[in-house]
Amino acid sequence: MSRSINLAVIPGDGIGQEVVAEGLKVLSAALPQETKLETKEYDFGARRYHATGQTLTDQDLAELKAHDAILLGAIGDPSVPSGVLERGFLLKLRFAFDHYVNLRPSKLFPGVGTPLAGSPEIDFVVVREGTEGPYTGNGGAIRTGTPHEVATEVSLNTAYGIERVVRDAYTRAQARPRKKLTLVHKNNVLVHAGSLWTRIFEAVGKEFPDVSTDYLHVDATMIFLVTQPERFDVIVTDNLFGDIVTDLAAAVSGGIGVAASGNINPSREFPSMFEPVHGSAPDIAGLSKADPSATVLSVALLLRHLGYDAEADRIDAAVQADLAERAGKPARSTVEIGDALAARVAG
Ligand SMILES: NC(=O)c1ccc[n+]([C@@H]2O[C@H](COP(=O)([O-])OP(=O)(O)OC[C@H]3O[C@@H](n4cnc5c(N)ncnc54)[C@H](O)[C@@H]3O)[C@@H](O)[C@H]2O)c1
Ligand SMILES: CC(C)[C@H](C(=O)O)[C@@H](O)C(=O)O
Ligand SMILES: [Mg+2]
Repeated sequence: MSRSINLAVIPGDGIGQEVVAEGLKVLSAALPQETKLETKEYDFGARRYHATGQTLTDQDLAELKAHDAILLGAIGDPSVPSGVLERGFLLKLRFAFDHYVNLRPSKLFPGVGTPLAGSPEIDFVVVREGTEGPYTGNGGAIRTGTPHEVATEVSLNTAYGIERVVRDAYTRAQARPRKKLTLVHKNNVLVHAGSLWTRIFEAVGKEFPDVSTDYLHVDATMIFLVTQPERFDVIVTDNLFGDIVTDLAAAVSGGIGVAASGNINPSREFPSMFEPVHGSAPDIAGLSKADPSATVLSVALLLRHLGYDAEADRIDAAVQADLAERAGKPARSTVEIGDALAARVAG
């Protein structure tokens, strides 16, 4: 474990600014005194784009690379055309730093509300592929603006890219008590990519005989996430399916305000980036209504990644206790929740 953390902080747009401030507060409260935390804040997002036209330059990437990890709030703003920051900043960064494991845990803590009937046991992890699929920008449009316009967005799936994320998912499943891995795809229709994913999933599975496996089409996965979420332990899936699955997973397990994620580069050649699953939420930005818990739980993932397991455990426990206390109480502001979490973590 390192005795210092050199952290790049990217609050970004909308509620990103609000939730990252609380995430940093809790991080400082959790770290042992002897650990030196150095942070450098970057102004990526809409303001910088409007001021300079830049989203993420080679120089930015070189600077970010020198950090141990990155904490991101969210990017995206109604004043910027859709896709400019999402592709030009967020996906560019995930691809440049080879964040091929997009890790998104879902856990329904005791006492936390869910739209589902009863009190289902929800405790699973989605391993979303982070560098391929329909996200690579492999497409184009012709006859734009005419009635005969044609647009493509071709999904890229490489054996190399699938095998490494599938192996990561098996390894995570093997380390969990239930040791179960579900492949989610749509191999009845997307037969080319689906066949490649399925064959690699089966071949790599031979190295993990103690992990039980199953397969679900992504549409049926939507059913089971609502009717039988307890059937899931680890899910591995492609980039787009993983994006969709994890918003629903968040909605059934405490809400989007508590869903954390890590964009991991397992080889550690590049810094990994931790961020809430949610976006910049323009509808509540500036109102101090955003729940910072997703960012705080992302800080716990960050600490675990850097080897600070005890500190990460303390943060997880603080969020769990805070959520359990919420029922029937008036809603608190972003800062109030952050303060309460920092106080709990500090002990
Ligand atoms: N990682 C990211 O930076 C990221 C992720 C998703 C979306 N985005 C971008 O964010 C912008 C808005 O996207 P969107 O509206 O589809 O998704 P969103 O996640 O920002 O918001 C969806 C809904 O969830 C609510 N919500 C989100 N986070 C919350 C929180 N912490 N506490 C309470 N409520 C919360 C919002 O108020 C909104 O009603 C878009 O520009 C999109 O591209 C960025
Ligand atoms: C903003 C967008 C590029 C991003 C994604 O699709 O990965 C977001 O929805 C997420 O889930 O992190
Ligand atoms: Mg998403």
